Amino acid sequence: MFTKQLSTPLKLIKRCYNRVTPEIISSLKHQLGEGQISTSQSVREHHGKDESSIRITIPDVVVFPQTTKDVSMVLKLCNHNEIPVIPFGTGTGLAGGVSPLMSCVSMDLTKMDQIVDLHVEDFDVTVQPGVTRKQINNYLKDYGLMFPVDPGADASLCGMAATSASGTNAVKYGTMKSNVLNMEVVLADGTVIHTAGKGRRSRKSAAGYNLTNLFIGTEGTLGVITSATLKLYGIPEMKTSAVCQFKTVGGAIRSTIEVIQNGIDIARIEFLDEMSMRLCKRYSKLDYMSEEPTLFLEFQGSQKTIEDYIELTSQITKSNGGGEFMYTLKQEDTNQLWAARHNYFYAVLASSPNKKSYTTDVAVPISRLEQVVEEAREIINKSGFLGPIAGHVGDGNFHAILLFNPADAEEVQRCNHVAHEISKLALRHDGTCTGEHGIGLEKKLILPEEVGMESVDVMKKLKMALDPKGILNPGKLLA
Ligand SMILES: Cc1cc2c(cc1C)N(C[C@H](O)[C@H](O)[C@H](O)COP(=O)(O)OP(=O)(O)OC[C@H]1O[C@@H](n3cnc4c(N)ncnc43)[C@H](O)[C@@H]1O)c1[nH]c(=O)[nH]c(=O)c1N2
Ligand SMILES: CCCCCCC(=O)C(=O)O
Ligand SMILES: [Mn+2]
Repeated sequence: MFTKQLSTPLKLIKRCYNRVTPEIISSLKHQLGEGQISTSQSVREHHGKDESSIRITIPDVVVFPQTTKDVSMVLKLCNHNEIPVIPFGTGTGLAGGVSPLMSCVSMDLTKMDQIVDLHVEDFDVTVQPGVTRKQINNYLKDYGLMFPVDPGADASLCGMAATSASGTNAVKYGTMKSNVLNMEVVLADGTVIHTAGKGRRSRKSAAGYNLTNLFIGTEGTLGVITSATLKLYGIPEMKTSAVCQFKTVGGAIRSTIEVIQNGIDIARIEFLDEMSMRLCKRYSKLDYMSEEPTLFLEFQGSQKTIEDYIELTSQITKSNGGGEFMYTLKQEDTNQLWAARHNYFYAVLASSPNKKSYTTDVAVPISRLEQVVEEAREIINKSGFLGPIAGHVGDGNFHAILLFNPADAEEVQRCNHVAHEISKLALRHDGTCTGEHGIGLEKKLILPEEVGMESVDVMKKLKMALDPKGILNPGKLLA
C-alpha cells in the first residue's frame, strides 16, 4: 500500500527537493512572526503523520497561521516558489492525508481556534479551522444545541470537512457533506473565497455551482479551509441507548437492514463482531457483555417515540435471533457504551502493540450489506489476518482493522492485497472504497475503478485550474 502508491512524478519530487531554503524560512518568520513557525525535529515529526500507519518523511518546516491573511500570505509565497503545502488539522486522519512525500511546508491550523459566530435562532455556527468537534459541542450545550457529526477522534471540524467525515450519528444526521452551509477557503495562489458567498448561511441555495460541497472531501488538495458555517440541531429531549447481542453476524446485520428499511428513525446503530467485542470488553471494561456479534443502538426524541422505536426494534432483533434487548436510561451507562465504541480503534491497536494497522472503510447499499460483510470476512479469514469488523452499519459502512508486521514485506503486501480485495468487493456491490476516511495515499489506485477515468479526469482538470503548480498536498487523492 505504500510502495505502489508513491507514484508522485519524480519530476515533482525533484522540483520540490529542498525548496524550503533558509531564505524561505526567514521570509516566513518575517511575515508570520517568530512564534508562528517551527523547524524543530519533534514538531516536524508530529506533523509528518496521522493515525494511519503511513510514515514517509517529515515537513521541512511547520507554520502556525493565526489569521486567514496569514494563510493567504504563506500560500502566496509557497505558490510563487512552487513549495508544497500540507494543511494539518488535528492529525487524526486514517488515510495518510497529512504525510509529506517530499520537501514541504506543513500548515498547522490549530491556532485559528475561534468560534466566530453563533446564530441560535437559525441553528448555525461559524468556526475557524482549529475548533474541534468536542470543543464546539461543549460550547453549544448551554444553548441546547449540538453538532452531530462525531468521528471517534476529537477532530478539527474543518479537517472533518476536508475528509468528508462521518461518525455514529450519521445514520440520523448525515455526514459533513450535509451539514456545512458555507466555507471560507484560501486557494493555492492566496485568493480567499467564500463558497456560498461571504456571510451566507441560508439552509438552501440554488445560486450557481455548489462550491461548498465541491471543497468538502478534497483533503487539502484544492484549498485550505479557514472557516466553516455548520448546521446545528437541538439537543434531543431524551436519548436511550441499547445493546443487543446475536449468535450470528448475519442476525445482527439483517436486523440493521430491517430497522433501516422499516423507516425507524434510529439515531445510531453500530455493529461489532465477536472479535471486536472481545477487544472492546477488555479495553473499555464492558464486563456485562459477551463476546458475540453485537449492535450498539441509540434512540432519540420524546419518551413515547423512543418507547415505540424500542418495541419495533426489539421485535426485529428477536426475529433475527437476537438475545435480550438491553436498554438503559442511565447517562453513565450510555457514556460508557459510546466511549467504548469511539475508542474501539485504540482497543484493537492495544491488542497488538508491535503491529501496525490498516483500516478498511467500505460502504455499500444497505440491501447488499449482509453479503458484503460475509464475503469480507471470508477474504480476511483466507488471508490469515485476524481482522475484527465493526462500524456504521446503518449507513452500510463498516471497517475491518488489519494488523500487520511493518518489517515483514510479505505481510505488508498481503495486507495491501486484502484491503484492495475488500474495496473491489464493495465496488462489485455498487458501493465505495471509502465511506468516510477519504482516499489520501492508500486508495488512489482504486479511485479510477470506482468513479471512472472520465471522472478522475474532471477531478484533475479542477486540480489544474485551482492549483496549477500542484503545491497543495501533492500526491494525495489523485494518482
Ligand atoms: C479513534 C479514531 C476514530 C475515528 C477516526 C480517527 C481516529 C483516530 N476517524 C478519522 C479522522 O478523525 C477523520 O478523518 C477526521 O476528519 C480528520 O480530521 P483532522 O482534523 O484530524 O484532519 P488531519 O489533520 O488528519 O487531516 C486530514 C486531511 O484533511 C486535510 N486538512 C485538514 N485540515 C484542513 C483544512 N483546514 N483545510 C483543508 N484541508 C485540511 C489534511 O491535509 C489531510 O489531507 C474517523 N473518521 C470518520 O469519518 N468517521 C469516524 O467514525 C472516525 N473515527
Ligand atoms: C471501527 C473500526 C475503527 C476504524 C477507525 C476509526 C473509525 O472510523 C471508527 O468508526 O471507529
Ligand atoms: Mn468509522
